[in-house]
Amino acid sequence: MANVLRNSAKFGFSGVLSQLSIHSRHGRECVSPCFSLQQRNNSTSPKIKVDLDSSTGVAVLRMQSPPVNSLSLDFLTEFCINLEKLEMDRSCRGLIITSTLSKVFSAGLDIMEMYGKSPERCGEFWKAVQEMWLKLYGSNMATIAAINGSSPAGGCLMSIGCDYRIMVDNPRYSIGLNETQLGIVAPFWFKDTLVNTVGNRAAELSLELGLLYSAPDALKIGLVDQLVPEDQVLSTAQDTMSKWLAIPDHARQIDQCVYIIYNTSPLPLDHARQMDQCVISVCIYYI
Ligand SMILES: CC/C=C\CC/C=C/CC(=O)SCCNC(=O)CCNC(=O)[C@H](O)C(C)(C)COP(=O)(O)OP(=O)(O)OC[C@H]1O[C@@H](n2cnc3c(N)ncnc32)[C@H](O)[C@@H]1OP(=O)(O)O
Repeated sequence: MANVLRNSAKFGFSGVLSQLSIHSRHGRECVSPCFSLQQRNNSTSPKIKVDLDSSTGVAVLRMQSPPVNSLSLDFLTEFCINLEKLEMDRSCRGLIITSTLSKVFSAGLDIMEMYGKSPERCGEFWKAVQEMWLKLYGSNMATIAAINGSSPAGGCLMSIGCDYRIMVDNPRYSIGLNETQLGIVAPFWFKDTLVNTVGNRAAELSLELGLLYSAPDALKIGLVDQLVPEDQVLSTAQDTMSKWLAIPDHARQIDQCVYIIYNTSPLPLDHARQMDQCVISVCIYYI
């Protein structure tokens, strides 16, 4: 029975993802042992450092792109490559995302990517933003954001793409989808992810007013799950992860799969993705 469940989790989950055209089909089940071994190496790329502890199965991904971990095309590409490697590594079951910078988790999309670029480049950039969310939200790993600084806009999206959020208890750090304050509008799938996290009314207020919440206020509306002192954010994330990993992967994944089917935005559907890309590319081009 356990095997049946486990297999239905593997194939059911990836089957659903493939139906939804999520491009990050992970297929842990077909990774060769040799490839898996190679992936156990920790990796450092210029903007991202990954440490995988193969005894716990938990990887810590540190964003290290000063000054503010802005999500440029290069950053997003590195991020997705690292996520894909971990996803393919059978020994990795949990992922913690954090920042090496003081005061900032991520400033969101790199504003320089949205200014004076060709339509082709804008399209490429937006595709990378979509990929980041699809890979994170559709991940087979348990994912925790250890938010050790401010996390506006795209930084907030990255956080709510994770299964659980722990934020440093500092009222000077803020988080939220503040796009309207910048005179732009959060795409529909940002909105859907926020609604899934904080509920309809809070999301509506939050998006229309472009609210940035201090850490304590973010906890009040459920935008983050827990606040901790600065020096405990990573250890708390590790402790919390061990609770998540105490749940059999197949059960958690089936549950997530059901959640995705009933609550996810239509972005994973190819036509919705293309439409979104078109609209945003044109918007960026005319900024
Ligand atoms: C048309 C498009 C339609 C739809 C797209 C909708 C989607 C949008 C999602 C987004 O993510 S848009 C980006 C929104 N991001 C923000 O609003 C964040 C703005 N930044 C901040 O609030 C702050 O910088 C901070 C709280 C993250 C950090 O504050 P602090 O530590 O005081 O640093 P500074 O403000 O002094 O910034 C240092 C340095 O970094 C540059 N920078 C800041 N944010 C970005 C960014 N998003 N992209 C690129 N660069 C950024 C800033 O200009 C400073 O550069 P200097 O050269 O002046 O040092």
